[in-house]
Amino acid sequence: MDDSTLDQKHGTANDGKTESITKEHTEEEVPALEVFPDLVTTNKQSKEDIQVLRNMGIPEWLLQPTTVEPDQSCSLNDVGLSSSLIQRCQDQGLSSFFAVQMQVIPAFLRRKALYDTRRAPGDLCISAPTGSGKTLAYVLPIVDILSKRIVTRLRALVILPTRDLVIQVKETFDAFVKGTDLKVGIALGQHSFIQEQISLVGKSNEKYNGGHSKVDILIATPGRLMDHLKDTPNFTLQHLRFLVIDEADKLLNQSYQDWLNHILHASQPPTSKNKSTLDFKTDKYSVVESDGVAPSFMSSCFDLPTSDIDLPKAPSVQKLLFSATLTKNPGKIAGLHLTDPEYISVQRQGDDTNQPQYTTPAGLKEFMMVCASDKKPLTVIYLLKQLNIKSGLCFTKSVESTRQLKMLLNGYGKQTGMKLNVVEYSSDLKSSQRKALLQQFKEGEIDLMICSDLIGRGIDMDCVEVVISYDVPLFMDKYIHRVGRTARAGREGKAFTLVEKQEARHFNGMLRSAGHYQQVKTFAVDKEQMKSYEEGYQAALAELSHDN
Ligand SMILES: Nc1ncnc2c1ncn2[C@@H]1O[C@H](COP(=O)(O)OP(=O)(O)OP(=O)(O)O)[C@@H](O)[C@H]1O
Repeated sequence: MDDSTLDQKHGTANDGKTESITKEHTEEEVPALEVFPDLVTTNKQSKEDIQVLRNMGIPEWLLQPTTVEPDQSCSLNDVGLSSSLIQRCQDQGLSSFFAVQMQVIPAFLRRKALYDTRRAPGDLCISAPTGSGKTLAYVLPIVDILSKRIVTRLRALVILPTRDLVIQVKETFDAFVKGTDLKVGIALGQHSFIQEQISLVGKSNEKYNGGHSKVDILIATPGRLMDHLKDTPNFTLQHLRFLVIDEADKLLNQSYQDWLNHILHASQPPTSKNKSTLDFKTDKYSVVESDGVAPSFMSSCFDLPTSDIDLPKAPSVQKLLFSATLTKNPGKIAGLHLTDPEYISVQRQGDDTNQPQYTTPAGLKEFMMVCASDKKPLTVIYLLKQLNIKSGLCFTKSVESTRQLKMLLNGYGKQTGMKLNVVEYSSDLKSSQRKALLQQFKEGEIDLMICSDLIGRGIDMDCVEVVISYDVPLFMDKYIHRVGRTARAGREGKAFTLVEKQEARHFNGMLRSAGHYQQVKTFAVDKEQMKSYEEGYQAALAELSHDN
């Protein structure tokens, strides 16, 4: 992509908003926002802001994060991982750890919780920019700690909001468990329920108090996990040591079947004693065999002489929350029942009062383009041609909007002889089709993938050079996650938001309230160039209306 075109012709990289926009929206005109920017913040705030947040009931530990600068890094040897895992990291091409990993991995290992069930491990909430490496910040310590286990039990559970993310995180775990005995499973409804049950607990009809597990680490969507908790015999969370909630703010907004309470409940010993009628199993010499009941569940399963056995008192599950836009909603945080939590935030430091609330990747350049509704497809054509986009993601608000744009762009390609591979990525596609599309996109075969917010979060593709928000995102967290599909892992990238005139006020107000207004430059269009694409566009439009 030709950067010089962007910077010279449009002169937008460093010179602030263009006149037409700033003039339109003075401070007085900024409308009230529909978002709660105070509750979804990642950066340092003024003393007054902090007092307001405190008054709103936000806990002190959330107001006082351990902060780390995004551009910090450290050597692979500096975080306390075992030498075999460091070797694995090197084999995977890592040469250093990013800021979030540098801070989180030692904190995680310090709270090593595999065998110490008498001390509350302490929970961690982590906020770090998109593409900053949050996944490895939990994958590596979990693999390191669990690789010392002897018996397979379900000890780590990772919850993610979409199937695509479950598959992506599974691939990351698979790459790092190589060389260990650890087994990684998924529950996402990709296969039949019975197949999934067999893969998680096997086929045994016998009921064990301690349950049974064929996997050490399970990555799941909340819905499918609930199904297993309800209907899979021997599926238990009693051995759980790590509960990771990735994309935490998104998940905590989903109350599907009250999934969070069910998980928390299933991982804690019941308070009312529900003694088992099962006897202990004995071997052929009549020696008692344990069926693997977790220590903290012992007294709720069996009548034990408690004076002889020192049972653990502290909760043993360590909760780990990750997001680029971590919620500070006191109600949501309270619902997690966190123990001795620590908040780690990767954020840029600076003058308190003028600090943006969101830290975006350093290599990301953000632009907005004001255009009329009927000129939006033409504007996308303009960007494709002017910037020679070879690997772009374009977010729309609806399936209809996606279809229409795809047909128009393909029609334009046909009319003008421009080679253009535009595809649609939506939840209507089968999972195998979506996987194939993502693969093609990663291999550089697709110029523009038009999609819904299904892949607006978490999806990691290093090839994305440009993100276009065809329809304006209404909420700041959605904006941050969309633009964060590019400029990942220290790369460069550009994000364009197409804004209709009547939407500009809301969009600017949203950016301003989030302290992000200065980062988004106005991208002025070269009108002559735009005109030159008009003929082909009109022909594509005519053909489309003729076909319909
Ligand atoms: N230490 C490292 N060295 C090089 N690349 C890394 C390192 N850590 C992570 N990466 C790469 O950075 C990319 C982004 O990582 P990841 O997907 O974990 O980001 P994230 O912080 O979870 O982003 P999002 O908030 O968008 O989900 C991945 O391709 C990952 O392989």
